[in-house]
Amino acid sequence: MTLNRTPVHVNDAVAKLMERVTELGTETVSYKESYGRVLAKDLTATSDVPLFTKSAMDGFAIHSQSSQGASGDNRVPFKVVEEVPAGSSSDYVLKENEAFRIMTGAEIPESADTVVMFEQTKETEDGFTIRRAFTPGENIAQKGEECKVGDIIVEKGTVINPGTVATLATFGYSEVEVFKQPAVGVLSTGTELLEVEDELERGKIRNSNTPMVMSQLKRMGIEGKHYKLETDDFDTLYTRIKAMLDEVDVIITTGGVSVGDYDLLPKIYDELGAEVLFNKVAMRPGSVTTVSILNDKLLFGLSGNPSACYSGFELFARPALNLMQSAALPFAPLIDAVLDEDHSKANPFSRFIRAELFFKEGKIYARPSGFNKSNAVTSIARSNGVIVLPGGTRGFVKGDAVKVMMTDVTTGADNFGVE
Ligand SMILES: Nc1nc2c(c(=O)[nH]1)N[C@H]1C(S)=C(S)[C@@H](COP(=O)(O)OP(=O)(O)OC[C@H]3O[C@@H](n4cnc5c(N)ncnc54)[C@H](O)[C@@H]3O)O[C@H]1N2
Ligand code: MOO
Ligand SMILES: [Mg+2]
Repeated sequence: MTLNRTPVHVNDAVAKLMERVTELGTETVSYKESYGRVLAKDLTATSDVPLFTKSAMDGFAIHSQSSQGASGDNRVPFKVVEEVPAGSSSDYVLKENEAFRIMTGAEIPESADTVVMFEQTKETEDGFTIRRAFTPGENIAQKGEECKVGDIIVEKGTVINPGTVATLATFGYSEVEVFKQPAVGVLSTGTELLEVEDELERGKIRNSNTPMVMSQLKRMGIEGKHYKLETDDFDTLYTRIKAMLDEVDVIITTGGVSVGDYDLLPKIYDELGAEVLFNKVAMRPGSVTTVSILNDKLLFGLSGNPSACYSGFELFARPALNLMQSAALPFAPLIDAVLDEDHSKANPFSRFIRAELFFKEGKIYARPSGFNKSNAVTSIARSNGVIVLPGGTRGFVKGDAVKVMMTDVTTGADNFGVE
């Protein structure tokens, strides 16, 4: 195995990876299971919304003509002839100065054209009086004012959000066509690793990467497949990964990807005959992040160091998994923020710093969320974004403008955008 690797710019690495993503096709799911999935067809309105002209307030439906001339000194009386609660309607034809008692959401009978709110009336024995004239359409939601049958409401490629689910329900789509989600297997490697439940032993640490990556998948709406820890033994690891290739579309491993004696992933990719897309990225942390491909299946070799592992997932796995689902906006958005703390280190390579974003006086600020090294784990816990410092820059000082990757949001962007 060669120990010399050629670093590629993170943009080029991402581009190279995205080029090789295979989209997975579509399937039909219940609207109840659709949240977070990517819409495979434009969602079109099957009816007007509102479906019928309805009252927007609780009160009385009248014909506006009967209210003409009303004033504080000349209150106009109305007689209530019928009640129209939501869910019903009436074909009764109002005569002059007659009114329906009507509730929010009820269909406006054809002989009425405006609604007087309860608060705008004074009660009488058989009805009410009003003190001003009403114009047609007051307190009424018109049929089709929001959208018309056939309108495209949400476009193909959009991630289904709670509002999309409400829209599916509104139009009676009990099922919806979505893009298939990749089956993703997660495997951590390392003889030094213990399970979460285990007692600590000398020289050993608990495996935090598998649960972290499983949660990063979950944040994207993907239920990953958790594989049990493996020691750094070539045969067991090779056999395990070969078996995983039959079970999942994507394999995410953590650890064993650098140049150490027990870093076996490079040798495994070689033995499998996988094509290595890149194995060194000009970035910190996560420079050893390796992505390979075998029969259109992507193998993400994330670094074992937790912060590097985290960044490797967000930068590479996340957009690729989104694109496999044909998401129109697969990348995490980058926003402008004000750096809230000096960062004196120079940045020969692109630097990704787990950060706390906060909002003050209408501005977004970002500060590193703690100990900032590749092996850090606790700073990830306090982060809700990642500060992106371009390669070839000197230190930054408090108050400088920086870009921040919004890792915690579900809204996407159409490009990677890192300089
Ligand atoms: N001679 C060189 N050595 C190293 C280089 C290099 O370029 N030349 N790169 C360094 C960098 S940068 C990184 S990052 C690490 C990457 O190492 P690996 O991806 O091979 O990961 P491991 O060696 O397996 O582990 C590294 C570190 O992380 C801990 N770890 C591993 N798995 C987990 C886990 N599931 N949960 C928590 N912590 C984990 C492990 O104990 C090690 O401390 O290589 C440098 N070396
Ligand atoms: O890959 Mo290492 O995380 O650059 O420190
Ligand atoms: Mg190693």
